Amino acid sequence: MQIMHRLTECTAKTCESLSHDIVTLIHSQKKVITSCPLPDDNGPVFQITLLPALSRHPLGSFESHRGGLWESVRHSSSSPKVALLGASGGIGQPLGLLLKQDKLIANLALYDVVNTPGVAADLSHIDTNAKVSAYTGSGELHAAVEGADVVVIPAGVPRKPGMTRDDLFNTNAGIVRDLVAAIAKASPKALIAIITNPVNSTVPIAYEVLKKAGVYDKRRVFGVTTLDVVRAQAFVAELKGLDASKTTVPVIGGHAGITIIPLLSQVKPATKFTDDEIKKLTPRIQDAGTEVVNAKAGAGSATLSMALAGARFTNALLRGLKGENNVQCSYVASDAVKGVEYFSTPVELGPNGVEKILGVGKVSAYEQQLIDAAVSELNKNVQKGVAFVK
Ligand SMILES: NC(=O)c1ccc[n+]([C@@H]2O[C@H](COP(=O)([O-])OP(=O)(O)OC[C@H]3O[C@@H](n4cnc5c(N)ncnc54)[C@H](O)[C@@H]3O)[C@@H](O)[C@H]2O)c1
Ligand SMILES: O=C(O)C[C@H](O)C(=O)O
Repeated sequence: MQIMHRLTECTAKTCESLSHDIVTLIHSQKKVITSCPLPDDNGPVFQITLLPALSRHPLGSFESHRGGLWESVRHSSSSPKVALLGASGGIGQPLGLLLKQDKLIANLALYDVVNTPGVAADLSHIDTNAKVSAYTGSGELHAAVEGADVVVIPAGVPRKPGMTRDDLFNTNAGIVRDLVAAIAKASPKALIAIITNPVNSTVPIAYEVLKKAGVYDKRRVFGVTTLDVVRAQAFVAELKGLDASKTTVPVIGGHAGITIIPLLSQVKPATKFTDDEIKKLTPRIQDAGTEVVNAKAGAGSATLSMALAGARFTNALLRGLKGENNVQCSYVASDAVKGVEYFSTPVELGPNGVEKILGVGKVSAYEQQLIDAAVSELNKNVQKGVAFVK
């Protein structure tokens, strides 16, 4: 049986990835199907060849329900699935709460090694449309991430006072490696947003795991640095008496100490800072995580502001998948700065994840010094992550 379906609302690029999603999903249901995009003058057309095994399946009736086909077999943009790994934790719980309220999410899969059923039962009583499901322990990890459009990872231990983020490496590197290995098998096309510290190293770890599994796509892995942006915007708005919700501050580099580089020269609305203000505000933004760790005095690190930042970034990824391209700062594989392979800059998000790396833009001499100082530190963090997987 052959079916031709025209998707006039999609770009050819989107449709290429849709076709892959269809193949993956049908295979996961143990049915046999092949699909290939067939370019055509009036828009992309897919030819889907159903082998006999599938013609007995309820989907076999889709010749007369072609619109329904896309609804029933594809997650992206029609019924997006987000998997949250580390869902019972300090970040995981409030992040789950915010994701449950995101209208773009149809399925919210909560995974952790403990306590997921309780968190899921609680969230499932909220009268929003996202369907919540719970998965506990490594035996249920595959099912949790299978078919996910976006996987968000806050699994792992947080800092205590006196620790650096790099001190978390020994515990968290293995957690991220194992979670990403499962994603590589169950949902290789998912966008992966990594919150787990040390982000400067866990992102390269994720890339290396995907490479090893043969499903590497540098557009699909993100270090979540949104909290640095959120903080910078809060602090600048407070200092200058601006409306925080309308203030934008790019923060580039990485997510630890001197690698966090707020670009105060690029604040919008355009804002002037004295040298003294810049020299106080920059380290305040760089050390804001430590400020929270110290204030929590052993009870962990930022969770509530991070949940907000994580939800904002997840929503941006989902909008991108729908074709609503938008710009966010994120730590990704990047050639934006010479001499280092991973760097956070504003990136354009779209149907494939990173559509375009927008680079650092015009920076001040002071900011250039910060960039130069960050490169060698970042390289150490990246090498440590790469060596861990190799
Ligand atoms: N990127 C950022 O801006 C940012 C901000 C804040 C915190 N963080 C980091 O996020 C991580 C989580 O912080 P938290 O405060 O939520 O910690 P937490 O200890 O409160 O929660 C972590 C959760 O991860 C779970 N977990 C542990 N191993 C797991 C595994 N193998 N699979 C699935 N889940 C697992 C734990 O059971 C726990 O529920 C830390 O590494 C922290 O440093 C990053
Ligand atoms: O500071 C931490 O350890 C957590 C996080 O990276 C943060 O910036 O708040």
